Amino acid sequence: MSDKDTLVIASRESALAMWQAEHIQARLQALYPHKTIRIEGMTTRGDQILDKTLSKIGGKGLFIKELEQALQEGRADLAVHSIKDVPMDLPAGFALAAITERANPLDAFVSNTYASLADMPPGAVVGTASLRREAQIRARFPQLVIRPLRGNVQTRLRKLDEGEFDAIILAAAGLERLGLPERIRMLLPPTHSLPAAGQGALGIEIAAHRYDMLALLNPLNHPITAACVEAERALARALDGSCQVPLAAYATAADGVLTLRGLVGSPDGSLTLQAEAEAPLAYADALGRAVAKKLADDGAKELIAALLAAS
Ligand SMILES: NCc1[nH]cc(CCC(=O)O)c1CC(=O)O
Repeated sequence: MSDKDTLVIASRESALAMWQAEHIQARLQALYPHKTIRIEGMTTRGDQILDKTLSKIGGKGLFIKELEQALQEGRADLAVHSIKDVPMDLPAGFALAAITERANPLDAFVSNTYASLADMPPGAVVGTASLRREAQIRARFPQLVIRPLRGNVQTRLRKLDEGEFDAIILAAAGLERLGLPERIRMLLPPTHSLPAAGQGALGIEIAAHRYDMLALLNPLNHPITAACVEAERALARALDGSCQVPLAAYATAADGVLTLRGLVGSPDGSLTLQAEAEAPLAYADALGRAVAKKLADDGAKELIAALLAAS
């Protein structure tokens, strides 16, 4: 049980999750110097099942359930997540209290041999377990071979270094947080690999009844990032964005206006649907639903239904 003078942060135990939890711990400590702030590391079901691709293990919820249990039982006050890994609909009784300022949102090309995807010869092997990345690479570079790659960031880099793959795709934010920016050979522009909803931002989850936490965590919320992520997640939610579907959503903000781009593809790269729209920051949720509607009207609903039926 935590008391008023102590805050407990629930986190997964991977190096990236721990970096993220420590980052939030440091920011909270600076805001509240008199509190004791502690991290409680825990292993999740998702961390244990390493032999299946993400789309086959039932999705994002598996990575946060144990953390939510700790919130519910009062063993922790807040949980820090890569918001990308958080399901679009939280289970009843939980809430997002803050979305932090986004770091690098882009995907990164990582290889010990090649400088870019365009550099790779036919038959060269790219590792990724993300259907979103796979679909976009296949659409542009059908001559490359995509093989599944799972595990935490260090494990994936080790598999690359051991020669299992000629290149892998990782989120730039993860590599930068782990102090490995030199592993990035090329940042993939959004036109080549549109990021996942929320990529590069952290979400702080609480038990919904903890109003005290809302006020305390509010200074960590970055309103512009929060609006971008809200639009991206509204798009993904409207299209039933589970890990079974190659789905990307990326919003940027300038002068109070959000621009949201969405993409749905077939995993084999044969079909890619894209849509884009703009709206004022205050209409993030409606913007997400509007871009989802455009994609749905262009055939995304049928594509997704077919993928879910086949999986
Ligand atoms: N799916 C795993 C995951 N969740 C968050 C990140 C990176 C950090 C982020 O996107 O915020 C990663 C690694 C990756 O996709 O390469």
